[in-house]
Amino acid sequence: MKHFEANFDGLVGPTHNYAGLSFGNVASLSNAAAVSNPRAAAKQGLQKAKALADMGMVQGMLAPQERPDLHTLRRIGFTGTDAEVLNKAAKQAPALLRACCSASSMWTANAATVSPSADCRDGKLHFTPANLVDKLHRSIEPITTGNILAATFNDEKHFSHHQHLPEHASFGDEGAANHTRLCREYGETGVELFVYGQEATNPSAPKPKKYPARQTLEASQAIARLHQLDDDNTVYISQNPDVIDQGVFHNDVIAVGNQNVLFYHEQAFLNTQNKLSEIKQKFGDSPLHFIEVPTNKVGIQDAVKSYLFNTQIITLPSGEMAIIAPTNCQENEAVHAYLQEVVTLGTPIKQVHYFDVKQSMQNGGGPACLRLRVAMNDTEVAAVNQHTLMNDVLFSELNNWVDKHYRDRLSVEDLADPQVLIESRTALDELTQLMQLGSVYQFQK
Ligand SMILES: NCCC[C@H](NC(=O)CCC(=O)O)C(=O)O
Repeated sequence: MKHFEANFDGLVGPTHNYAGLSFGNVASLSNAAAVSNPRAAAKQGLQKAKALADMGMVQGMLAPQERPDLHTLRRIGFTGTDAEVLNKAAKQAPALLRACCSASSMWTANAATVSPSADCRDGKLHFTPANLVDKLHRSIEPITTGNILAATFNDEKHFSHHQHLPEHASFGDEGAANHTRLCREYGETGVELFVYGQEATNPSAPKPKKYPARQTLEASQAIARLHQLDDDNTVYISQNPDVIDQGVFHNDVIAVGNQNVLFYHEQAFLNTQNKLSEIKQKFGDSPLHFIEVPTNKVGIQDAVKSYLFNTQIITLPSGEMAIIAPTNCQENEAVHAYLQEVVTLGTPIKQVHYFDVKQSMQNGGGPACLRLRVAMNDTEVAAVNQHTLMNDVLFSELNNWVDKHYRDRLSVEDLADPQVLIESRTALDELTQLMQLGSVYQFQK
């Protein structure tokens, strides 16, 4: 049996815009009200996904969500025709309308936490959609995310889909962005690392002062229980609250792991040495590479601006590892110098590839935010909805679809235009046919 780590990238939705919705996410706030280019955003994402497929990786796509979210607008009391609902919301509660129009589901690292079958007691691959309760615009994602995951990984024999955690701050859960898995071969049992920003039931535990900690320890523990993980293969790590206060709103802004490599900033965690020892002990005897980046080489501000750690570390079919980085890393002197050095350190990382994902970066989402990792064996890959897997045909179909339906200019004011709603629904309806997803959206039910 062969084993892979597949990446499922989020297709950028037709309403991609800059609304400044994410307090604590420096890029989102600083680009608030900028004009976006949904067509370019979607194409940048498709280019990256296709490039990885061309490198021999298993690559899939996850459909975006229905936005504007008329269902939520009606739920909070706006009535009338669709056009009237949009119009009233724009006048009476513009901030709520913006929240209901975000294309934030594109960052599929926040779609769910995924545990591969080798780690789970029942031998199934487990998915729990993230509840994303810390941000209104993201808290409306999990039900549709669950529908899309179930339509993509649509075989109960292999895939176990859980409901998202209870919608309360005690269970704040942001999905795979705060979760990493270390392993030898992808098919062997690994060590799952859960990184959290606060403990809901222990108010005296460290937590940030300025910005929110979006993930709780209690949420991470609940996921580990649901996924039937073994304590011997699970490590909980507290994020350093000081870096959350400097804009590290998810752990994947400061650390990333792949197989036997953990790449992280020296200030990423609390009790770093103890936690590294625990990882080593649980990982067992084979070689493990901890690549710690010191502050004197890359400061926190440079890491947050360039997204050095929001890179994907992938294992190529040759066995070598490559870093998939945003071009922003090339443009930052210290970070670029570090990436030139990292391939010489004698670790499995031998290559760096740069991709322009600026439309996403301006909202605080790098290459790693745009993908959900799913380690699978070949039987499981065969059980996936094959129309979601990237190849020449899907790439060209999706590019044509984007050209046909997406605008190349969208301002926050445009979101109230009923025409945007019509365009978005027409596009998504066609997409569900193209990817054979069935009826995953409210407007299709
Ligand atoms: N993993 C990256 C997630 C980025 C995402 N940004 C946003 O939602 C910004 C949307 C806006 O401001 O329009 C977030 O902060 O959760």
